[in-house]
Amino acid sequence: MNLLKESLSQQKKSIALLLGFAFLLATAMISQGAIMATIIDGVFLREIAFANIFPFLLLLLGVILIRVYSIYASGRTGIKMAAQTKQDFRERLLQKMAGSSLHTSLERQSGGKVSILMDSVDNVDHYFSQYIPHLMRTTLIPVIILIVVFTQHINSALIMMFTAPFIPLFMMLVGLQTKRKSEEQFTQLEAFSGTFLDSLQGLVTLKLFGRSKQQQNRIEESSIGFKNATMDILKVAFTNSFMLEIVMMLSIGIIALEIALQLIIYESLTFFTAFFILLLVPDFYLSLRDLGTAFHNGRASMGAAKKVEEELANTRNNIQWGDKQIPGEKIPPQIELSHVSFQYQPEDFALEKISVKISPYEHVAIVGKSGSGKTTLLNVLAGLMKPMQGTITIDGHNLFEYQEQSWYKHISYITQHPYIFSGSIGENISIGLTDQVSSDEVMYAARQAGIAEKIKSLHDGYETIVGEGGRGLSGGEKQRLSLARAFLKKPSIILFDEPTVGLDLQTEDILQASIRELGKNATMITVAHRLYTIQNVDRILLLENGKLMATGSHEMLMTQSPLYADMVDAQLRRLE
Ligand SMILES: Nc1ncnc2c1ncn2[C@@H]1O[C@H](COP(=O)(O)OP(=O)(O)OP(=O)(O)O)[C@@H](O)[C@H]1O
Repeated sequence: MNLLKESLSQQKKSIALLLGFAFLLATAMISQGAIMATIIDGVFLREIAFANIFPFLLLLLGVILIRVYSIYASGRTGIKMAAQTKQDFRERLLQKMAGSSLHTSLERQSGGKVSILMDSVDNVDHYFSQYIPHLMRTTLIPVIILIVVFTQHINSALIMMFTAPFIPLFMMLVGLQTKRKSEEQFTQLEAFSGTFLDSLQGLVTLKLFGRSKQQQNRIEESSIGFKNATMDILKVAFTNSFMLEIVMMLSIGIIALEIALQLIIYESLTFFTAFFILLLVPDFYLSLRDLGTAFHNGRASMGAAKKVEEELANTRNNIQWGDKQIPGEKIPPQIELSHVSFQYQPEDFALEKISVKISPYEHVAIVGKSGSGKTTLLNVLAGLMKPMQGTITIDGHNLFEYQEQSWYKHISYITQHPYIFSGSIGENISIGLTDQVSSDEVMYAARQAGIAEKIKSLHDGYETIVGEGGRGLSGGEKQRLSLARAFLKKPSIILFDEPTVGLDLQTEDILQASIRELGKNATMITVAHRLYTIQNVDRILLLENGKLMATGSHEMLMTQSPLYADMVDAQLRRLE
């Protein structure tokens, strides 16, 4: 079932309400026509006194109010349905994105994904706020009006029956094009947003390489593509409205002519009947024409919904977590990797059959040349990417049998480029903690991470706004902020991806001292680039081309692994 139909089937109560309001509207329309015809007939032909007409005027006012209310209530119900659906789509998209494996979530441009989450979902609105309420009205109002006209004058009803199908016919012919064109439009918008955000993020690099002009041209081409797609849709929309308007005017004209002939020449109609029919006919065609316009918008929404559907359907590499809890929140569990293999793409780099046991409180370093798979292994260990083969067990159970939250409560992962959210420094340190933390605890964590002095020197201290749109932080400061998060969280497992970029010796000393402190009560797994920082770890895992070449202590590897000894020698020579 497609997404829109699925949402409709979940909102049966609202559909019933829409049908109810449509019925009320039809009744109000017919009553309004009958009362107006009675008043005009009474005043001009029968010359009834105003006092006798007055109750009809009051009745007319009441019916008009009911008519207005049913249109308002039907619109409101549609808007509520749209809001509910958009919320549901966004929740599902976010859940899907959060459940994706890290490498899958890095695929495609961020701008394109934002465009699906924002623009495509927003464009689903018209389907529920306009198309469905109009569809409900059109299923009732023209039918009821036609029945009433049949009871008054068969010829007029037959003309209405004959001309009415032209409106849905045009609607369908044009609507089929609209859906395809709207899908095209959203693809163009996705590409445009992607290129735009990509260029914005890489503005400095583009400037440094003198590529600003070329990128400007790319954005221009992309924006022209989007503009053309939008213009195509507008052309279809205008043609649609024009054709519907012509069919409607012609039909009303034919009926008016036929009624005039019957009334004046053949005198086979009373004034009341003729006027009553003339009042009902525009409502009949207007409701069909409105459905035509709403149908056009509805088809555009279907194009947008298809984009959302495609995004949701792409569940490749999604990670399914279980519902087990890891017992003992602050006690490190036993970690075991058994024949773990992972590959980003077929025929590409592969982590191959890694088997290793990591005991509680053990300090392990992963080393290897650049591109040997250290960060990949750490990401797989963190549960951010699911192994293609083999298992990771935590205290004897498969990692993915546990609840996601239960696992992430245990770990802190200090990546090479920690993400600093837009917000205050204090908020950034306490991020991810469900319990309230005091400012003293935040400050203590900052002191332990060696960043307290720096924060104090800032104008607004812990209230300083950092991250996107805020004050910038250096690479070392970001890592220390990330360490402060870990000190506050007190995890039982610490994953640390040492920075590859050279930090000054003082910053590096602060980081190392903090990491050592943090690791006193936890299992620690470090991706190490500076081999002199890991000589005291319990075990070193040496990776080469995604394979585990050797494991052991520093001394052991120095004697048993020529590859490791060469790497250490090369670094020592460089230091000297
Ligand atoms: N998202 C990705 N998609 C495809 N391939 C990737 C992706 N991320 C990394 N790789 C590839 O996987 C291989 C291992 O990368 P990884 O980052 O694990 O190496 P590393 O040992 O940590 O390197 P470094 O020491 O330079 O940080 C590399 O060849 C890299 O190009």
